[in-house]
Amino acid sequence: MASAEPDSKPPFSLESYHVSEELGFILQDPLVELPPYYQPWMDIALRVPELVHSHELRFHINKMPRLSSQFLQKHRELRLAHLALSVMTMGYNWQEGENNTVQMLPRNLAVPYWEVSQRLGLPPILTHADAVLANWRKKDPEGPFDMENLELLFSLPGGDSTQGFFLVTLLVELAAVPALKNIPTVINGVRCGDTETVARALEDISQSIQDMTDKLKLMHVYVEPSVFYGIMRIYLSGWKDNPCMPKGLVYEGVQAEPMEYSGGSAAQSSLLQCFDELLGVQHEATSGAFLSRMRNYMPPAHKLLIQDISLQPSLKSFVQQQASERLNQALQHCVTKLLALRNYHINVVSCFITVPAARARQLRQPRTLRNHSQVLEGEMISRAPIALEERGTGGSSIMTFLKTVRDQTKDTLLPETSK
Ligand code: HEM
Repeated sequence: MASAEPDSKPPFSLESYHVSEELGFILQDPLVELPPYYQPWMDIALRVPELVHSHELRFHINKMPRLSSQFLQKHRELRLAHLALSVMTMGYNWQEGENNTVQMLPRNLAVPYWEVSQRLGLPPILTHADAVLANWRKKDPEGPFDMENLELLFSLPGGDSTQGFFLVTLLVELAAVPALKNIPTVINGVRCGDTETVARALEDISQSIQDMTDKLKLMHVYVEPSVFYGIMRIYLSGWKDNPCMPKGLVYEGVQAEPMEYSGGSAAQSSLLQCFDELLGVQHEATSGAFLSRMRNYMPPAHKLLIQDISLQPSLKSFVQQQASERLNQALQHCVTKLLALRNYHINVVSCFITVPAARARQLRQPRTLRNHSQVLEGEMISRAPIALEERGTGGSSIMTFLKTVRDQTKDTLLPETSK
């Protein structure tokens, strides 16, 4: 409920939510090394693409020593350990494709992975918080935060396209930092009825969302759809709502029953969920439930930020009460930019999943004549898991879900412009 009355609460701030001024949700200066005791993990995790390629990863992990997680102390050590263990786990499970997954993660991996996950409040599977937010370093520490000067700490099969996929996503996160920083300005402005400040902050948020869309366009430059679809994507998949692992996965030494976890997806990014709560985008039951579930794959402080934004006075009601043309426009513009981002994202998903999936189906038909590059492309696409053709790595039925979320965003537009 909106109020123009001065508020006695302390101002809303991002301080307690592990959000940095410069990098937003991105982990600042991720560590690149663990204490020497953990070298056996690092030695394998750094070689996952190569060991998967030679079909030796499971062998190496099976004979890895069982290490205690107790010597990991600081947050950034735990994040690096979680990332290394996650990359190993994804490689271990998917090394032989969708038809030869494992039923059990061995205890020397599963037990410390579980412990580290518990301490971080993250699930024991590769998340966006691992693969994107904590998986980067600058080649030249003094250089810019851009594609040329960034590299991953750990990769998965798929070569340059895998690197491109994670780093472009990282740049989308970075482009959102001005938007994130303006969220408290909007909330505090609404609390004290400061129309001009709220309008200005919303204008900055619109610009930042536009910048996110511009960065998302880089996917087409740095990622090859057939490599993403045919080679890399399976390594992001999870063991929940996945027909090729209907029971989930046993984490040996943790619990006898299998556990189910969704795979890594930028649906686990906290950004759009923060914007939705701020702008009052309300999700339909099924897609809303999926998005809420994704919050359990975010660092707890980021999940809490989304919840706390949702508890603030309604921005939309405030705008409607103020009857300020500039404020009205600013909110409309913001929602329009978010809608455009979601529309563009649907195009990306179509290009990187729907089109290659249709091609894969076509390739299963009796042979048609193809030239050399079509044969190579076809070979890659044909390797893609059939179980994931209609599903996202997070397990959703992709297009229905994404279009519903997009349409709910459109419904947030104030009446005049939605016509
Ligand atoms: C090649 C690039 C990408 C592909 C193929 C892709 C694919 C998908 C898919 C299939 C989903 C459905 C949920 C699931 O089951 O995983 C999804 C959701 C989502 N993705 Fe992406 N994605 C890409 C890049 C990105 C990037 C860079 C971002 C920005 C951080 C992003 C943000 C989201 C969000 C926020 C959702 C949840 C739906 C929403 O709020 O609109 N995606 N994505």
